[in-house]
Amino acid sequence: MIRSLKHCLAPAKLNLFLHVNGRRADGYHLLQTVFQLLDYGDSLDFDTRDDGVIHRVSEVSGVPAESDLIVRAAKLLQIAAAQKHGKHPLGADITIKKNLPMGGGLGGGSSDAATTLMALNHLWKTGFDRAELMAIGLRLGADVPFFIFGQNAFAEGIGETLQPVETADRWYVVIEPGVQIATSLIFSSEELTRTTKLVKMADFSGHQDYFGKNDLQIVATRLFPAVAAVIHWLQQYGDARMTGSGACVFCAFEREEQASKVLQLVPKCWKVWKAKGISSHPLKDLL
Ligand SMILES: C[C@@](CO)(OP(=O)(O)O)[C@H](O)COP(=O)(O)OP(=O)(O)OC[C@H]1O[C@@H](n2ccc(N)nc2=O)[C@H](O)[C@@H]1O
Ligand SMILES: Nc1ncnc2c1ncn2[C@@H]1O[C@H](COP(=O)(O)OP(=O)(O)O)[C@@H](O)[C@H]1O
Repeated sequence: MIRSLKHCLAPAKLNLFLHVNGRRADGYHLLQTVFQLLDYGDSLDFDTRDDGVIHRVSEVSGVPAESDLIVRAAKLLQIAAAQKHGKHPLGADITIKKNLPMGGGLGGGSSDAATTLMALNHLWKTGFDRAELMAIGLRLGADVPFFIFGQNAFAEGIGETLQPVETADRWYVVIEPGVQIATSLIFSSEELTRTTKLVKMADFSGHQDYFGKNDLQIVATRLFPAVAAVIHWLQQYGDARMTGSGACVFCAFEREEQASKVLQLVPKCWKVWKAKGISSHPLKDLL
């Protein structure tokens, strides 16, 4: 029996565009977005335990273990497995190397949760299929189902209605402005435009490099001048925009050398990295 899975990537995502089309009665917003997976992210190790305990081995600054999405994902899977099969005794030691900034709009916490659900479903042999695991993931956050879906996607609803989409091969420069943005702060703003007209997936596929906008960007840049400064700087080199509810800002390049050149020019006050877009999640075939 396999007891461990090591060096599992929890990839970052970018929102290549993000339109807010309305608001549901429960306050959640109706969106249209394209999610792009990157070859850069957090790294997680899983070792199963026989005593049912879920133990986060590493410290994550500012996130107590019981509220960590990794621990919450593992516990939710235990409960779902107990409902499906009767009592489920397995637990896990989970080690995480956090590379993604929190409140960065890169989906770090959601991706950690998705990787946890996929890895432990495999190790514990709990036997949930992709759709079942996505439904469990949605209880943890609107972005989690996308990572379990495992491929670049055109998303609607609150982000959980997904269709696979082909995206162009691109290298991305991602700059971290050094501020942490709470998603709920941006969505609750009075200034947020919630009336962008619906688009079709084919509209994106035709002109993807310059398609659409991020409706959350105006709100985030007003509240966080550091984000505005990064966008202003990176726009010298292309159509720089914010991902998700911020704070990170990205720009796409056709060739790696172009991205590397820009990387070297970025002012030292900002953390920056480059990543390649990937077409599928490295753990996709576990399901
Ligand atoms: C904006 C997006 C775009 O991909 O990503 P991030 O920038 O957070 O990574 C997502 O929609 C975020 O997904 P996620 O980060 O999982 O959000 P959740 O934890 O479910 O929700 C956080 C809060 O954001 C608001 N929220 C989230 C999603 C949505 N469609 N409408 C909302 O109004 C709600 O106020 C909710 O309480
Ligand atoms: N494993 C985790 N990694 C990151 N953040 C987590 C994790 N578990 C819980 N959180 C909480 O989720 C919040 C959002 O983090 P994250 O998903 O990285 O940002 P974003 O939604 O902007 O992409 C953090 O500020 C933190 O309080």
